[in-house]
Amino acid sequence: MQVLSVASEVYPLVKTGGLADVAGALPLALGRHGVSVRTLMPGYPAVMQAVRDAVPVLRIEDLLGAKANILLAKHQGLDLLILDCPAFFDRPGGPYVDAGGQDHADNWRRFAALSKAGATIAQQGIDGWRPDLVHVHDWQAAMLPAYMRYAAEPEIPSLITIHNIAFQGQFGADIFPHLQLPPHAFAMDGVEYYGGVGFLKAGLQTSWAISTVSPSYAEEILEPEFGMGLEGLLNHRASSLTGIVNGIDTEVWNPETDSNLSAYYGSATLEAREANKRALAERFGLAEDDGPLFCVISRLTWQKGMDLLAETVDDLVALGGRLAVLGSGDRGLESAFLAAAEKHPGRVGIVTGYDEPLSHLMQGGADAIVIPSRFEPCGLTQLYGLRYGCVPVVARTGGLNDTVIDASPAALAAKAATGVSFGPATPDNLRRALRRTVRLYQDPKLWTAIQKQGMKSDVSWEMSAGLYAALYSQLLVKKGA
Ligand SMILES: Nc1ncnc2c1ncn2[C@@H]1O[C@H](COP(=O)(O)OP(=O)(O)O[C@H]2O[C@H](CO)[C@@H](O)[C@H](O)[C@H]2O)[C@@H](O)[C@H]1O
Repeated sequence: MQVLSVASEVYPLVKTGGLADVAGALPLALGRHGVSVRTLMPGYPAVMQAVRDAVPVLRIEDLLGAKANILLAKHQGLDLLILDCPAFFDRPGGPYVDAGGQDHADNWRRFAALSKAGATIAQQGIDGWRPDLVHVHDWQAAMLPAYMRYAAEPEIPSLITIHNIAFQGQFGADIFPHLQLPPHAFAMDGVEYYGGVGFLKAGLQTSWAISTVSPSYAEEILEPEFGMGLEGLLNHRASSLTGIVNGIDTEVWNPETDSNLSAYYGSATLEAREANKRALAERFGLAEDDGPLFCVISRLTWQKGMDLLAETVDDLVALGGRLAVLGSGDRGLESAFLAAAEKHPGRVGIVTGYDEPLSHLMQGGADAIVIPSRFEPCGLTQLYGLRYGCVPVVARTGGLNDTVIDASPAALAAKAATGVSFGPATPDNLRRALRRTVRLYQDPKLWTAIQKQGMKSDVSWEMSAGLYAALYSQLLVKKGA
């Protein structure tokens, strides 16, 4: 089976969050299930740098007003199709924001272009290669199924995966005439949404199937509290909606071989984590002691419940804990953690910004990772935590609920516990969870058992890639029917 995957970020080429991890790792895992994937992504400067030997295979004269080439490249096991379109992608800043951190004003055009190029490849093939099915990720690729629906050629089966419904790609009606879609596409069963153009809405409306990144989140988004306005449409399409939990790349994330660590270790050599813990404490300016070291690796946002953590820092310190925060995002939250670090010298440290190697060291050295999310489609940092013996302390929501087994008396007795969970996400519940975690930590035998049980969890892509392959097969059957 041949699949075209389309995403706006793909690890290791460009990453701002978990979408990149998934878009980079899933194709490799699918390969082991007999699915061959080519991934279409934008040719940002970092991507063009990394794939210098890429070969042009298709020229597009007018892609929403710009000239573009599709390049074929291989990178670290990934088969890539790069949308080389300098007018849209050759510019400073990140994939979505300019150097000053503001959204690019033409993001609608940039990602409609990605979707339109994808639809062309899906329906016409490229360089003798024809996909059987197309799998698009998040709002940036969500217009692809709509472009297929309104094109002259027959459409091929499509799956859209929601990684985060909070980002919907909602724009004014004034962009519609520039999208190169027929007028009747501006309708309730097309791309129109609340009088404007909704990219994610269009994808949810026109794709053959919808998935999200955990079974719990697939249920949650049917409710107004989590559906963020799209719950009506999702309920309407509920029979086409499924949840498949994310895996992780267990080669990139392997404490036995991870070169970002000061010391390698496995579940039989957990004592070697001490060297990583010392390196981590030093990096964050934390005092040495034998209390638990908590970490956070996160976008600093409301979604991630970072305000709840900022509110409970004093309690965490009073419990004898230390806290290392790696993150960036909301300026107010950055300031709150900077203030906490000033108030608790040697107990709280923050590194602002994005630092992939440091995130590995933190998983390899901290005792626990705190994830107090208000909603979490899947979450990856708890999976990295499980793999690294960094015990996840998580809010009971979405994928966090599906991947962490709370250290309840029953789970401890059954030797099944892998972390601590609490809910709903409130400061009081987080406080209680931190207290419970410290108590568990103070019983070394129990703590080690939880770490080891977590390290035994299957967080690989193996099972979930199989579920995606099965879903693809179902869609191909539907096409034949
Ligand atoms: N400052 C920093 N420095 C270095 N690394 C950092 C970092 N901040 C975050 N990261 C890394 O970025 C990734 C974030 O993963 P999350 O699962 O939290 O995804 P995110 O919320 O971005 O995406 C959405 O998509 C993913 C994928 O489906 C879902 O798991 C998730 O629930 C959903 O919100 C992890 O690899 C983490 O280590």
